[in-house]
Amino acid sequence: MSETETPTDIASLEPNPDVEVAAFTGDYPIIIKGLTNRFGKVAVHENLDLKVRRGEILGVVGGSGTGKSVLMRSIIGLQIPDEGTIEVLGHEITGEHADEVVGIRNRWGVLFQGGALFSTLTVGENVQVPLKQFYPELSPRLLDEIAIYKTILSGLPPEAAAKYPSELSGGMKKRAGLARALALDPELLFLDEPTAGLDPIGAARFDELLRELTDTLGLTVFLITHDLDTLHAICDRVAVLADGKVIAVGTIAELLRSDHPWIQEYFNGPRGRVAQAARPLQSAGLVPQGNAASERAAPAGPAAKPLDKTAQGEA
Ligand SMILES: Nc1ncnc2c1ncn2[C@@H]1O[C@H](COP(=O)(O)OP(=O)(O)OP(=O)(O)O)[C@@H](O)[C@H]1O
Repeated sequence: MSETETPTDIASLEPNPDVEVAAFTGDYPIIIKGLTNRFGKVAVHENLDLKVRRGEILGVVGGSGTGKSVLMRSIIGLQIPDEGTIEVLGHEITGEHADEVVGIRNRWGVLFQGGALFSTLTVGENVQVPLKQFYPELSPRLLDEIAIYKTILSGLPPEAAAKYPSELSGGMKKRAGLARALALDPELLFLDEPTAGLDPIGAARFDELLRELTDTLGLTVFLITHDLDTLHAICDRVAVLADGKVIAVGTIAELLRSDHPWIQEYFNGPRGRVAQAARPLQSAGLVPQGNAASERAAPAGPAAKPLDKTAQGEA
């Protein structure tokens, strides 16, 4: 398939002939084709396609149990799919080439739901775990310096590196988990509900940090979230999981043009409307800016490009 997109239109959406749509010409560090995952007789994913653009924050949404976490686990090699292919950073990591994942594991970082910090290690020691695993030759002094640097990068004070997870607030734990995910200077960052359980101010600050890190470090981010504010504030595009597939992917403006009932209920329901209404605050600089990359690539609003549906072109 050509790396230049030829989006597949949702049948119900009429493209605006007056708008010239700029095709995405970058590359895709994650390409999933025909993914099927079954647990017993139950198929969580069935013939799922998805392509993630380099440099974007892709929000991944869907009802509970639609397989968002299983999808993430499949991409990072923790879940062996029943069918389909997953290419990460140009490496096929599924099927007979499963060994490939070993060679690229140091090119991504993961923040699991809940942070998953080792409770018996300090924040700094947690950050050092992947460093020691992949670079055993690093001296203790250098390990300490890198751990403190990553701690600061994640918005924590340097002294937090000496603290144990039990001494941290929920928001600080998330940042500590982020520091560990960034330990190896990854190209890809996977986050599973990073703002869950944070108060709105803490969540907005985490969003802001994530957007800033993505732009300054050139990350590509796969972000599972239920947080509508996060989607509006920082996601370039959003992929919607339902019925075992990615049923749509696009900017929120593009998704809003879909007549799919779940998409309408999610983005146009009472909470969705509140999150949309907060957008003028972003323009005023009162809360983090988001969707910058996507707005550059494809203007939002009714004039936006047609929505990709099933990843025939790109999902
Ligand atoms: N190891 C497993 N064994 C059996 N079933 C599993 C396993 N892992 C996940 N599942 C099932 O797969 C489905 C999808 O789970 P997953 O955790 O990916 O959902 P999710 O979309 O992330 O949900 P939530 O938004 O509630 O976190 C669920 O029905 C879950 O019970």
